[in-house]
Formats: sequence, structure tokens, C-alpha cells
Amino acid sequence: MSKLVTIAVPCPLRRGFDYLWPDTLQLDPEIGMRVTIPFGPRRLVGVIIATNVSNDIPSHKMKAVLKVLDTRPTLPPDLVELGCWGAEYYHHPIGDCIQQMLPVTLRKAEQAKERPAQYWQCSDQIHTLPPLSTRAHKQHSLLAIVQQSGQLSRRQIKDLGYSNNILNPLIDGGYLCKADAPSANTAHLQAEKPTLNRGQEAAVDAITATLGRFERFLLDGVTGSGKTEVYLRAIESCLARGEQVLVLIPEIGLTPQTLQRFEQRFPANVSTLHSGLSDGERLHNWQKIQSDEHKIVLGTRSAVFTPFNKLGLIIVDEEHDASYKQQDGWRYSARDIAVKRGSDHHCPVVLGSATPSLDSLHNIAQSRYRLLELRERAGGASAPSIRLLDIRNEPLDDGLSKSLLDATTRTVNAGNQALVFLNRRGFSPQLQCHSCGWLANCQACDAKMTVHFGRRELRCHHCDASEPLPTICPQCHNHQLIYQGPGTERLELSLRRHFPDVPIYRIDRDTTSAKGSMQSLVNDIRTGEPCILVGTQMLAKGHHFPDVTLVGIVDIDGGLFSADFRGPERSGQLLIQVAGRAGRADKPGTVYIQTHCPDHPALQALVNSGYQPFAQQLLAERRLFSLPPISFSAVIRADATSLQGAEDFLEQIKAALPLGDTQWSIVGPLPAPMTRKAGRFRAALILQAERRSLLHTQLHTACHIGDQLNKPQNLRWSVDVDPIDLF
Ligand SMILES: Nc1ncnc2c1ncn2[C@@H]1O[C@H](COP(=O)(O)OP(=O)(O)OP(=O)(O)O)[C@@H](O)[C@H]1O
Ligand SMILES: [Zn+2]
Repeated sequence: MSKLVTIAVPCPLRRGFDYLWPDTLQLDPEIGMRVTIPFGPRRLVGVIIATNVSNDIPSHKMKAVLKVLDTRPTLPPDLVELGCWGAEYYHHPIGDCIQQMLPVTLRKAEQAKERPAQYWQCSDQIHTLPPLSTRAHKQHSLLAIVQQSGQLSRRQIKDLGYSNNILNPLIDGGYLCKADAPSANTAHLQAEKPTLNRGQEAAVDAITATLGRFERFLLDGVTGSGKTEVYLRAIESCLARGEQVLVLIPEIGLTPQTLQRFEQRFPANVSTLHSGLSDGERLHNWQKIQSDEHKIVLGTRSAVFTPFNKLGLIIVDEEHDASYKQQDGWRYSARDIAVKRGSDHHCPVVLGSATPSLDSLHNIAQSRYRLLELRERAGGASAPSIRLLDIRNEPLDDGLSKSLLDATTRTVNAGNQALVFLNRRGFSPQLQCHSCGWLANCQACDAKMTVHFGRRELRCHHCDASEPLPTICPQCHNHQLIYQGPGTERLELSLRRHFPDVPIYRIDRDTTSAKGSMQSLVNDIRTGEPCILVGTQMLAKGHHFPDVTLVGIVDIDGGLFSADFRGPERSGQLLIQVAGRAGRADKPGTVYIQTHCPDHPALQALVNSGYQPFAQQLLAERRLFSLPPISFSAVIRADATSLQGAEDFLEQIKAALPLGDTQWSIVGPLPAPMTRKAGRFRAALILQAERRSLLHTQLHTACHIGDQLNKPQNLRWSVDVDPIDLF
């Protein structure tokens, strides 16, 4: 009698498949091993999720596993279990969940090859060599970093913003030489550590006291309060117990400084996992952790699925950040899965933020999480002062008021740096003909095309379609085309005109898409020279620029009054995070906010009382209307080549679900506010329940019906549990 196993197969069906395990395989099946199996006409790589299975199918009707790809499980059993849990919780096909947990290289049948990195260190002859030119700033700073860190790989050097053009001359000139891979477990402490203040000490003590058991903390610390230092100390204690640490951050490329701080504090012990790595590098780092050679993972969303040998502490920095939620396919929240992993591994989980999500604040109110507060900035820095600039009837120059420009002048004249924030990239969000009123709309979306002046093109920020920038109106052939409103590109040009002698650095997706470019900009800014930074929310993310003393917020009105009930929460967080870049060191900071609605209560609350009371106010409103996080929600979305097609499909799902009552509501199908995107029409069904279990019961039915229904060709649909956007 042959054995049976259940395999997670990468296909869109919401279940595992049973296969025979032929004796010819000469190996016992284990959960987490990868196998090749026949699936319809194809051969696929799947993962064993259950052994010792029985079913009623006669064995001659069953297919057999063709090949085992591993001698021991690639995915440890705890991760397989997590994948099964995730598939159920998010109502997503198990095969896709399991596959997403594997590094890309391991999703294929070939034996995976990892690529060891080449390391560099300062050579012994460095002092006998001719000194580097004083103008080679970048080479000087790279040399200093290598000296501090001991050994660095080419990748780490690149991640820190130094291209081969900077590195290679140092190698060729004999300043750097090849090094052995740094040995692990020398976890200690090359960088200098500041003395903790009382708040930090209390937080570290509370966390370390719970090492070895499951506990959930919210580290609510104002911007610049030294949360990272708290993480670093807690990590030290965890390492001293011989355990490993998972640190999640929103986006690694944007915050190279964070990476640098971790590498300096724990040399040769940090594996990074993020989308910027090649498949081989990812696998290499994944295995370093699995084999316990590295103790710390610093990674973005998918790093939550790293296999650990002995996980002892989980940290989720900037826990409010939307990038923790995957927005297509398996729509998991890495923050929530991190908490689940903490419970599975019996270790503390620390969620940190200066602007905690309402979810976490609600968990505090419910005593599910423990609150750790840092109310003051670290190292003697003080909170910035915030001023509202009423720009009603003010003349604006490319969106900039005279008061903001004057403040910028004073800042750079005093030898400091200014940061100008606008969350809109491109030159202008709208191109219009002054003569006939023609507007440059996207052909495929219900949206305007954005003007990118430097590239002489119109681009849709929703579907990425582009066309050449017209010089005359395509409708009436008039030359009077006007650019309506500013984006960061326009602000940059405008600031260059106003400040011809001051370096201006623009930081947005358009200027930082090349690898290492963000770090290169950060390096320039960190020299401390007076300069002006202009950019999008990328500037808001955890940066520590000690010389920025002025932050100017060009336009925040849109978000605070948006229709989505999460709009004010997000805009409030963004505003406080951007404002938090001012005055983080010994020089005091000022924030100017341009607004057309200076009396708006939400804005007043934020400016006068800070984030906490603002957030508590929002939470009270959510309570009043029983909105998440008070209730539990999910969205079923559909898109098709006609709106009717998408709505009909959702209507049929709705018909199979019970009518709304006091504990449960179902709204829709509603067309998305931007109904047409990339040529497809989008609609949604919004489900909300008082209890999570009730929501899951209804979703279960909905998925069952959705899978069975006859769908028009081309219809796509998806389920989003705990959505962060309704549409
Ligand atoms: N106890 C301390 N004494 C002196 N300096 C400190 C102390 N703790 C942290 N710092 C310094 O204060 C600065 C801000 O700290 P950090 O970046 O950790 O703040 P943060 O809370 O993570 O900020 P944000 O939420 O705005 O990203 C850093 O330069 C850090 O080295
Ligand atoms: Zn478009």
C-alpha cells in the first residue's frame, strides 16, 4: 500500500492535492519538502503540506509524485503551518501562499545555487599609500565606513550608495583588499552606544523581561525619540540568549541609514531580505538565517516568512506603514503575520511608530497590547514648532507662498537645510488648453495624465501609459496649454530659480529608481552643507537629517478631507512624520503647513495637540459608526471589460449571502471611485461584521459561490481581508 501526501500546488484552486508517494523515491516524505508532480498536462513544483493522508479515491486513479527535490524540508514545518493558516485567514489559494513564502530560486525544479558574496576590507598598507585627493569625498567616506565596519561585501557597499566607480579605484589603488567573509557571532559592539534616557531604558527593560514568551508591545515614540536605539538594545539581549531576531521595515532602499546602523552595531550578523536583491543573494541570505549563521534579518514585507532556527524577538518598525499590506495576489499584512509568528514562536513582538495605526491604538484600548511610550526626543533635541500658513488669497509661485520662500531663505542663509514636501511627483498633475478647455486624460483610466516636463511626456500614474507632451492643443490647435498645479519636479525647478546658488535635491520615485541613488542623495545631504530637499512621502520615512531645521508642507488639504474613511488617518500620519524630520539634532526645527482650511478641526487638533489626541478622536468616530478596527471588514473586488460584467458577478455573490442585520452588513456592488483603470471596469462588495468568525463564515460562502459561478471571460476577482483601501 503506497503512502499518500497532500501537496500545495501553485494553481488558483483553494485546496491542496493528494498524490501517491511511490516506494521508488527511497525516502520518506516530510512536510516542507519540494517535489515535482504532474498537474494536468504540466509538471509543477509543489510543497508537501501533509503526510500520512488517507482519502477514498482508488489508488489507480491517483497520480504519483515524480521526484523529490530536497533531502530535508526546504520550508520548515512552522512555516508550512503558517502558510496554511494564511491561506485560510485570507481566503487565498494555499499553493500560491506556500509558493510566495519561498525565495524565487526555490520555486523552480533546478537545484538552487547560492552565490557567496565577495568581501572587502582596508588593506594593511593603507597608511603607506599616497593619500586620496581631498576632492574624492565619496571615496573618503566609503573608506571610513569600511574601516568602521571591518568587512563589507560589494552588495552592502552598493546598498550604502557607493557605485563601482567609487569602489573600484580604491581596490585598484590598493586601499581595499579582499577579505574572508566576516565570521558570525562576533555580534558585539563596534559602534558607540548612547546612554539611554529614562523612557528608553524603561522600554528596553519591559521588552527584555518578556524574552522567551509571547507578548505584544506598541512602542509609541514621537519622531526622533530614539526608537531604533530601543530596538538595538533589545536585540542585544536577545542575541545574548542565543536567539535570532526579525526586524521588519517598510522600504529598505529608502532608509539606508537604518541598515547602516544595524550593520555597525552587529557586524557580520545581519541578513537583509528585500526586493532589491538578486534571486541568488536572497537565497544566500535566507540560508544564512536558516543555518543560524546570521542572527538578524532586516527586511521588508516578505521577510516575515524567513525560516528561523530559534526566533526570539520580532520588531516591526513604522508599523502604521501601508507597505506592510500586500496589495495584490495574497493580500496579507506582514505586520499582522509578524504578531502571529510571535505567538507561534513564544517571543515578544514590538510594533513601533510615532504615528501608530488606529488598529494598534484600539488593541491598546482593549489591553491586548502593552504600551511603551517615548514622549520626548532623544539626545536633547526638542519637538519642532508647527505653524499653519493660511494661503487663501495669497499669491503662489508654483504653489509656494512668500512666507514659505522667506523662511527657506532664512534657513539656508543660517547655514541650515530646508525640506519642502509635496506628495505628488511629476511637473504638474494636469494639462489643460486655455482656449478650448481640453484636458489631457488617460485613454485607459478615469484619470488625468501627469506632465513630466524633463522627459517631455504625459504619463498616467495609474496604468503607466505615456505619450509625448503636446505643444499645441490636440483639439483646437491653440498654443496656450497650461499646467495646472505643481508636482515635485515643478517645485524643484521653481526652487532652482529662487535659489540659484543652493544645491537642490529632489527625492521621489523618479529620481531614486536607480539602485543606490537614494543612498547617494542621503550621503550628499548628510555632509551638512546648506541645501534644499524637495520630495514626496519618501522623505517622510524614518530619515534622520540632523541639519534640517525647516520643513515646508506645500499641500495637505486633499488627504485630510478624502472620502475614504482611512484618509484622515493616513494624512495625519504623513503630516506628523514629515514634520518630524525637522530639528532632530541640536538645532530647533520649524514646520510650516500651507493650507486653504486653517480652521479645519482635524488640522487644528494635529497642530495644537499632536498625533495622539487626533488619533483618539478618529478612533472615537470609528466606534460611533462601528467601522474597523472596531468591526471587521473584507472587500470582494471584481474587474471586467464592462462595469455591468463586474457588478453582475458581485451581485450573484451577494445574493448567496444573508441579508445584513445588526451584526453583519454588506454594501454594494459599488463602482470604484476611479471606475476604469487600465481599460478595466472595477466594482466592489464591502463586507463588515461585528465578530471576525462571522466575517470568515460569510467569506467562506462567498468564495465557494465565486469559484462555482460562470464568469464572463476576462473577469478577475479577489478577496481582501482587513483591507486598507475600500476600492
Ligand atoms: N539616548 C540617546 N542619547 C543621545 N542620542 C540618542 C539617544 N537615543 C537615540 N539617539 C539619537 O537620536 C537620533 C534619533 O533617533 P532614532 O532615529 O532612533 O529615532 P526614531 O524614534 O527612530 O525616529 P523616527 O520615528 O522619527 O524615525 C539618532 O541620531 C540617535 O542616534
Ligand atoms: Zn491610465
